[in-house]
Amino acid sequence: MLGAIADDFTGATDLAIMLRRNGFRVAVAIEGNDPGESARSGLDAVVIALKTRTAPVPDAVAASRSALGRLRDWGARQIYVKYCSTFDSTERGNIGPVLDLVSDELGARRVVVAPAMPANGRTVYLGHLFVGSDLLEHSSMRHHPLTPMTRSRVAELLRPQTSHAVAEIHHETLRRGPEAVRAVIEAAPARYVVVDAIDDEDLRVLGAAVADSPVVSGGSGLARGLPGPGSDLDSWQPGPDGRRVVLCGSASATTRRQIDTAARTEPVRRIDPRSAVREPEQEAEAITAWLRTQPVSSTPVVYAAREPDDVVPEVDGRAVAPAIERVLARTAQQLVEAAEVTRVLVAGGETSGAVVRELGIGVLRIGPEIAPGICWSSATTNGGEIALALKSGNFGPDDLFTSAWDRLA
Ligand SMILES: Nc1ncnc2c1ncn2[C@@H]1O[C@H](COP(=O)(O)OP(=O)(O)O)[C@@H](O)[C@H]1O
Ligand SMILES: O=C(O)[C@@H](O)C(=O)COP(=O)(O)O
Repeated sequence: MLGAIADDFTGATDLAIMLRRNGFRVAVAIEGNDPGESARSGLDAVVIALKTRTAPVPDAVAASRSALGRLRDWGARQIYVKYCSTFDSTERGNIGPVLDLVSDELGARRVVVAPAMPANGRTVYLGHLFVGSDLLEHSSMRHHPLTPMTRSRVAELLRPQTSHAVAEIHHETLRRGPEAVRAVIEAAPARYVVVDAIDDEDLRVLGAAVADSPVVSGGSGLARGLPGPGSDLDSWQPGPDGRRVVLCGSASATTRRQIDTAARTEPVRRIDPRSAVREPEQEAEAITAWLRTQPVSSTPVVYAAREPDDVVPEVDGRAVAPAIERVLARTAQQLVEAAEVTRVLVAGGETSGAVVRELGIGVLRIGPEIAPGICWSSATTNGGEIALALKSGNFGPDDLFTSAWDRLA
């Protein structure tokens, strides 16, 4: 079995759908939950979803240590450390500290570092991470509220986070095939080896080169190159038909375009940051009441930022971000527990963590791909079965909020 530790929930489903595409039967276990022995016996991979990307370093390391222990108990023979394709982290971590932990525990002398996800425009060339045609430091990630990325060379981003050496393997080596890449990784004078990848062919070469490594790390793109067992995939059920809702805590440019596009045909409502901080429960009640008045056939969209200026860091000296997460999580819980909504699309990694926790979900069963890195999953909640899609802030086409549902038909 392949075992993976993902540092956020959208990242976990991003990796899971990539693995499923490659013929892995895969489920996502939320934090400390266990899919159960009989379910696990039918799986080729388990991804444990953690909410550690922006956690204090000791908390992220402790949660990852415990996840690693579970994966090993469940028989994982290879561990995949999944982080963001834009290497979201700070000078302190948490990518380096988690890699140090996992490689120390498994005695891994070399670990490949491969954030590239070409399907969504994240490529690595000569050690530099690009988002589309821009270096990472010139992309919108430069202004990320929690993990602003102001450098683009992956080795320079990782070095301050670890005491181990970091080397690079450039594109010319990849073009020489898996054997050459494996040999150069083995000979590298460093524990961590950042590898270029500009397209899926590079990822196939890299995947073949590291197929037997005890620890690999990257975005979900690396999984594109890992040969799956080609198992017969389980038939997936989306759960009972019902009303839909889109909950957006993401303030990213892509999500804001998706809100604009949906607003042309669907009802939309903004969360008031002041009410969210002062009276989160009341704000959730007000939004739930509004949602109940919308046409049953519509796809209401609740959002927190449609313009960059909508982002308000603090109200009354208190942080707005967790308050918005709370409002969206409570809104989801009220609608799902009353079985009024059975299809939920959440935009944003942190937001997805808050919503999934509030719904009491233990395991996500992976369903069809909606777009690169985004899929439907099904889950048992306190209110019954739902279909759930967790969307990374920067993923998906502009019409995602109206088109995603077609894959459930
Ligand atoms: N108007 C706003 N003011 C302040 N914080 C906001 C606002 N809108 C959203 N946020 C917060 O921004 C964060 C977005 O993070 P996340 O959900 O991971 O989205 P993404 O995947 O785009 O990074 C969340 O914590 C959310 O609560
Ligand atoms: O690798 C990726 O880009 C995604 O899987 C991911 O982790 C995105 O994070 P958020 O944008 O914070 O959802």
